[in-house]
Amino acid sequence: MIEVKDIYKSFGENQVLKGISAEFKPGVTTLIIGGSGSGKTTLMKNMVGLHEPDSGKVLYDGRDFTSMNTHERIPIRKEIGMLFQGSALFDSMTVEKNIRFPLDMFTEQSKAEKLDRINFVLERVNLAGKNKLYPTELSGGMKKRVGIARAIAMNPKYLFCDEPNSGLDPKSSIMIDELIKEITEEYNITTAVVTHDMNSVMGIGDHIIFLHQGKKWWEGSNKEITSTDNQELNDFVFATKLMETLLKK
Ligand SMILES: Nc1ncnc2c1ncn2[C@@H]1O[C@H](COP(=O)(O)OP(=O)(O)OP(=O)(O)O)[C@@H](O)[C@H]1O
Repeated sequence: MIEVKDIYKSFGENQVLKGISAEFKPGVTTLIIGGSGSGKTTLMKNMVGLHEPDSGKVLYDGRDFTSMNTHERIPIRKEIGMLFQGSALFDSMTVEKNIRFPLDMFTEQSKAEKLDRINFVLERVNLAGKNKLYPTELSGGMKKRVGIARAIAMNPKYLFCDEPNSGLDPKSSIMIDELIKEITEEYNITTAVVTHDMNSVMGIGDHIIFLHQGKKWWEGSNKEITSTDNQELNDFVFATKLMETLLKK
């Protein structure tokens, strides 16, 4: 479990996170939603150490990550998989080399062991045999799947995904969502997903955290989200759906 405890974060005068507390449980995909600029990505960056909170703590299964120095954080970092916006694959490397990258960085595995792991994760994301292709030869959805394969290559306990559906058509989006949810449940991963996408919310939102004005404004499941009387959340859900409908026309 990841526990976020009373996190505050400002950039100059701009107070972005104003006392956020939340729990992220193993085997559950927790979605972080909210309007543009509400602090979703900032929260995630504070959780993984890409930003340091001004105050508050992040605990990984009871281990106080925030108080650790860079060296002390290494064991936890090895347990974290990340899927960034736009997949962030290295274009000059084949699919296989992209996935091997964290294994080279963080493990002492033999070449054969690494190849076994690469083939295993490629198969898991339905890309068996695509080892020698370059990212430029893949569709957007395939790139995301390679990104997921790389994120799970290290067998992570914690998985962070920032807008995993950005730039994908609806069908590919659903595939990526389902893959993230399946992997989370299969390997009991503690997964946090930042998303704008109401389809994702309805599809995989077992647990949803809604940020508004720097605070955790609402928390619940996708079943509860449709019947909430929280005005700001209703505005967000309605605006997103309306936008989608308008964009499709
Ligand atoms: N490194 C930074 N330096 C200064 N300001 C920042 C930095 N990162 C984020 N901000 C500010 O913090 C606020 C929240 O940004 P953040 O990216 O967390 O929002 P978000 O909810 O993820 O938005 P979006 O949905 O548009 O991606 C914004 O006002 C942004 O300008």
